[in-house]
Amino acid sequence: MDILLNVLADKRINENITISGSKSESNRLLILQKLFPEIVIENLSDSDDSVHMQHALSTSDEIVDIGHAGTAMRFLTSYFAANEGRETVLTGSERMQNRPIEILVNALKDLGATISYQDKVGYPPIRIQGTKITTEKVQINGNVSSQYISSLLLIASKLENGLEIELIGKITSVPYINMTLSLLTQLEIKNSFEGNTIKVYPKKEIQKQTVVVESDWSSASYFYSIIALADVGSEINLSAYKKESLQGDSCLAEIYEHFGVETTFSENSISLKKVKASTKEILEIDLKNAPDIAQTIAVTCFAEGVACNLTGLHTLKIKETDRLIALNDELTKLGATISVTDVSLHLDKSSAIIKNIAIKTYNDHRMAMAFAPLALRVPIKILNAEVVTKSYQKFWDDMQQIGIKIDKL
Ligand SMILES: O=C(O)C1=C[C@@H](OP(=O)(O)O)[C@@H](O)[C@H](O)C1
Ligand SMILES: C=C(OP(=O)(O)O)C(=O)O
Repeated sequence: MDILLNVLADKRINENITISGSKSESNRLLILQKLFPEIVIENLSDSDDSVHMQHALSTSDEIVDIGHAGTAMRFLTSYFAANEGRETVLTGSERMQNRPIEILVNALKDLGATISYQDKVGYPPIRIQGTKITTEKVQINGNVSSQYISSLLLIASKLENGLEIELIGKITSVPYINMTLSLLTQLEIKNSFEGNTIKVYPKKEIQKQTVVVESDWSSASYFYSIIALADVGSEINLSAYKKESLQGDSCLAEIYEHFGVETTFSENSISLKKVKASTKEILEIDLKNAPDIAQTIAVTCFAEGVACNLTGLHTLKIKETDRLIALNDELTKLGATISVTDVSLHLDKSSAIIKNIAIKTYNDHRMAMAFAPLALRVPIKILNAEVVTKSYQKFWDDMQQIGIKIDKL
C-alpha cells in the first residue's frame, strides 16, 4: 500500500493517543512467562514481532518462522537451545536470513548447545537440537547486538547452575541489557552486572505476579517529531508512560528539548508540548544507547533546519535494513545534504524540502514512521506503508487522528 500524506493549513494539534506496550519488554516477558508460568502480563504489545513471539512459543511445529522480528530470532535461539529434547529450525524473512547470529550461536555452543546452519554460515535459518545446559560461564562479544546477551540472560535462571557472562570489547545498546536485568530483578531473580561481568543465579519458581508493560517509547518518538514540527502551543498526550522507565529510548524527553518540545509526566501519561522554536544550530549526539530513534531524530533535524552529527550508529547496518544507507538515499531525494559512514551520519542545515517525494521503506517500519512527520511541512508519499505493523499496528489511524490526511495511491 502506497500512500500520500498531507496536512490541513492549521498545524496546531491537541490530541490524546494510547500506545501499545513496549515490544522489547513484551518479547522478554513472553519468554520469561514460558519459563515461569506464574507471570501474568498486562498491556502486552500488539506488534507483529510480539505476535510472532507468541506463536513461536505456542507451536509444536519443527519449523518456526519469526518474520522480521530480531528479538524473537535472538531470544528464541537460546530458548530452544536449552529446551531439552526439542528439535527446531528457526528461520525468518529474507532480511532476517542476512542478519548475523553467529556470536550468539558460538556462545551457546561453548555452553554445550547443538546448533547448525541450514544455509549460510553465521545466519538463520538454524537447526537447534535442544539440550540440557550445565556449563555456567561464557564469553561473548558485546559490540554487535545486545540482543545476543539478553537472549542468554533470559534463560539463565532456568539453567541448573545459572550463568556468568563475560562481555568482551565495548558494549552496545546497554539500556536493553539493563532492561532485561531489571525485569529479572522485578521477578526476584537474583543478578548482578559489575564491570564486564553479568551473573544470573538459578531460580526454580517465582511468586505468582502481574507485570504491567509500559507503552513503547520508540513508538513515542514519532509524536516527539510531530510536535517538534508543529506550531507553538501544539500538544499531544500519550499513555501509558512513566518517569522511571526501563526503556532507554525514554531519553527522547531530554533530546527533544533542543526542538522546543517540553515533556510533562503525569501519573500514567506524558504530555508533549511545543513551547518554542528549535534552539540548536547543530545537534551532536551519540546514539549507541538508543539506536532505534536515529531515523526519527535525523528526519526531525532535516525538517527543522538543524544540522546534526549522529554517532554510535554501528548497529544500524544490521537492522531491518541498512538504515544508514536508507536514510542517506531518502533524505537526499528530499533535498538534504547528508553523508554517512558505517558508524555515523552528518546532515547539513537544510533550507528547503522537495515536495511529493516517494519515500522507499525497505521493509523497515521505522523508515515509514520516521518520515511521516514531514507531512507537516510538505505533501509526501510513503511506499509500502503497511510495514509499520512490525512494531505499531494502528500507526496510520493515529496519524489521521492528529490531523494528517492520508490518500491511498
Ligand atoms: O533488546 C531489544 O529489545 C532491542 C535491542 C536493540 O538491538 P541491538 O542490541 O541489536 O542494538 C534494539 O535496536 C532493538 O530494536 C530491540
Ligand atoms: C531493530 C529493531 O528491531 P529488531 O532488531 O528486534 O528486529 C527495531 O525495532 O528498530
